[in-house]
Amino acid sequence: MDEKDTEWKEEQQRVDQVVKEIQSKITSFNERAKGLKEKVIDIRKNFWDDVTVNLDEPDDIIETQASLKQQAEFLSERERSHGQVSEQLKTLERMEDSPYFGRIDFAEDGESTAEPIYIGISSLMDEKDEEFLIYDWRAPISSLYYDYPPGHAQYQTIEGTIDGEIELKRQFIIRNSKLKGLFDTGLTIGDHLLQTVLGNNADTNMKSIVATIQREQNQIIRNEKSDLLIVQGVAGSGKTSAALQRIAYLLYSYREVLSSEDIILFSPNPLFNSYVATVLPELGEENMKQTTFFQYVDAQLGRQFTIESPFDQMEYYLTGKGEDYSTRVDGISYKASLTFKHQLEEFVHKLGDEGLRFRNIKFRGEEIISNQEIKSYFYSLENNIAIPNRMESVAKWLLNKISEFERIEREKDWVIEESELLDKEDYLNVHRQLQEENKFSDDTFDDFEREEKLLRKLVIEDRLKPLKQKIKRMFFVDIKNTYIHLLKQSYQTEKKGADLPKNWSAIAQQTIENIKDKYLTWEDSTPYLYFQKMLVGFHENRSIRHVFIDEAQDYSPIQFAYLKKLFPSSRMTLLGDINQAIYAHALHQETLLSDKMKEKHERITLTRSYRSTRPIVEFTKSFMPNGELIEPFNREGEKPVLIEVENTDILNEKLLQEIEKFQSKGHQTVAVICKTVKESEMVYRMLENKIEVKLMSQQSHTFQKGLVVIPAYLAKGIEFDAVIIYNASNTQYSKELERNLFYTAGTRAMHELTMFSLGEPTAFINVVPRNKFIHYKIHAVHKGQ
Ligand SMILES: Nc1ncnc2c1ncn2[C@@H]1O[C@H](COP(=O)(O)OP(=O)(O)OP(=O)(O)O)[C@@H](O)[C@H]1O
Repeated sequence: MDEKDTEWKEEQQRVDQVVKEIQSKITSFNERAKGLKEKVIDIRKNFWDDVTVNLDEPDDIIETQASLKQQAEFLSERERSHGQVSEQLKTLERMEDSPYFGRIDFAEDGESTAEPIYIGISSLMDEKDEEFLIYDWRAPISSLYYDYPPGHAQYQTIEGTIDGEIELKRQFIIRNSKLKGLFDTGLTIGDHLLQTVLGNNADTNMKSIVATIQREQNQIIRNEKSDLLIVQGVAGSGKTSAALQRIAYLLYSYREVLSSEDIILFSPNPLFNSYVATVLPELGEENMKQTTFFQYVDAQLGRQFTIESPFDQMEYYLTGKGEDYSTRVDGISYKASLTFKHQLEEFVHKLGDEGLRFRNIKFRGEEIISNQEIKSYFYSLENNIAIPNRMESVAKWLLNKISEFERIEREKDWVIEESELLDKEDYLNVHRQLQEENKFSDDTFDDFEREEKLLRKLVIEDRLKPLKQKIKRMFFVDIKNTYIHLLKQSYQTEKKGADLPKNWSAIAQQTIENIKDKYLTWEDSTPYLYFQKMLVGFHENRSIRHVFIDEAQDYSPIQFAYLKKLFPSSRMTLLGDINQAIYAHALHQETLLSDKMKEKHERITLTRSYRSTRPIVEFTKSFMPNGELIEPFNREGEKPVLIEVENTDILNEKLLQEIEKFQSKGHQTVAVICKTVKESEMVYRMLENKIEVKLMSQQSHTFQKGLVVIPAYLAKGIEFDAVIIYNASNTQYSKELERNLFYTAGTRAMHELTMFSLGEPTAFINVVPRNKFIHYKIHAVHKGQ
């Protein structure tokens, strides 16, 4: 038996021993879970038996409440414990399958022997709870595994830096409790394991990368000091993966003070939400909050306006035509800018003295407080008080006026008429109330009067409730007309040579028309929201401690400024890729990832691409500016293929053959990526009767294995075994942003990339060296070709 065999045998023996320990823990946890479950059922069943209920005297009521509260707390404490034990059980079951993935033998300075440290998804103690059989990958000592090759190394603990020597660094593949692979690694970690992991089929859910985190990714994951961390990473460099592992790391390191509820991830689309949903649960953590910026904006403004989605804006940008088109495109760019934000701020400043519009307050169709009255009150307040604070005072003043109004209105006839429409429940309440009071009265006439009084009070309170709520939500400020006023006024400013685009009056008029139609374009939504919040207050969210923004290149400066206002005390991690900026506002604006970002930040750059094979990366990087900085991970595969065809019939015929070829090769996720929804729908209709296929739209929330047709901008962040770009012709991809769109589409491919071109291929491909792809021209297709 050679040395390798002995090592293998010894490691398998250790795996067996650890798995045995895990199994015994699973048994005892199962018993605990069972015990807790029985206890929970028992408490629920006999909830009232253990509560002392006595409502005779006020003291008894208080005692009853206390007893109830105690019992409820007891129950929820048991439920919580049961939940925790069930979670731990799930982790243990995962560990039974694959207990760990790494080992380092580390000799601390001053120690003569090295201690083997085994690293897995969670820590495991031995039977006596004395020794670590496995260290959690997030434990301070585990950072050695990711950061250093064998040799001198150090890691940080709360007590300080620990120095020492890594004598061995080993990686394992363990499945079904059996050792399947064992590699001792030198300078670079993970090549063997990475090859294996990356060579697998793409999944419809993202996987965790804990076993093969690379050093530069680890810097993102374990970053402790930055309030604003910016990650510029090329396509497939593991930005999203690093973000999710970072969340898992934070939840582990700050588990006493941080929960998944305190973290929010802004993701590019709903499909992406489901794509990443399993990563944290797989690591034994709960998912963070997740939303898209559009969902957020729509929740804020959706009741007053129809909000255009960013995808519809993109579709417009890619397909729109005519005179209005260039006006709008200029508007998109300007409205994304900080210049526009300053313009809005300046205007709001002026509104402190004059110009605000208010709404009449109406009740049952009649005006009860006029907008002029509100305006006069607002401007009678000290103008050095911030506008939102003055609005608060106006709201209080209005509520007082409503109370006065309520007292008078109560006596009117309609009130008693409406009381007849009250629910039975309301009547019962009135009677109960009367009975309570009746203890002190035996005058029945008086009772009748008092009943009427109570009924009147009830009716008027009920009818005024929505109005009062609206006042509290400051609906009395006419934001819409104030905004329109701003836009109108700005034409005059234009004459004074303000910092506005040349065709501003056309842009502003287009905007006014939309707003009057209760429609907000995507580029107008955030500025409008920002403007609204400057008037009524931002209601900052201080409970969120960490904000993650994925695909950050797609956020405009004004959108980011808004998010900063919203989460003023949160730490932020922005991840994105300048080369994948595909929104029209990115044309003339700095993206969030720009070097010129003024705010204090730390920047980490990822240049290595892991998703695609080397030939695919070599191809896609060739047509990007600064593409030479993109390094492929060394995984071999077929060269990308460009198939130039003369007409749609040939294209469609050949497309089907290509799909079938990929499927017969065992590729489980194959995507036909189109430029727009329009094109996707057309391709889908052509395919649907011939092969099983799904169309992905902005409404899609999950995707399954198989064949999908998808517009490029919805495929962001996602990957497929094989990608077919439906029409990579020069008519489709020629503008600057279309380069990024084309790059985004191509970089979704893990193993194979085919591009069709109807006529002349995009000029972007012209610059790619001929040896980096295979080029066919097809004039006719014969079945079976
Ligand atoms: N260290 C790693 N070990 C194993 N797989 C990795 C590693 N880093 C990245 N990957 C894999 O590479 C692929 C791309 O990762 P990810 O989606 O996180 O990249 P990204 O930078 O967000 O990409 P994009 O910007 O193109 O959407 C995924 O399949 C991911 O699992």
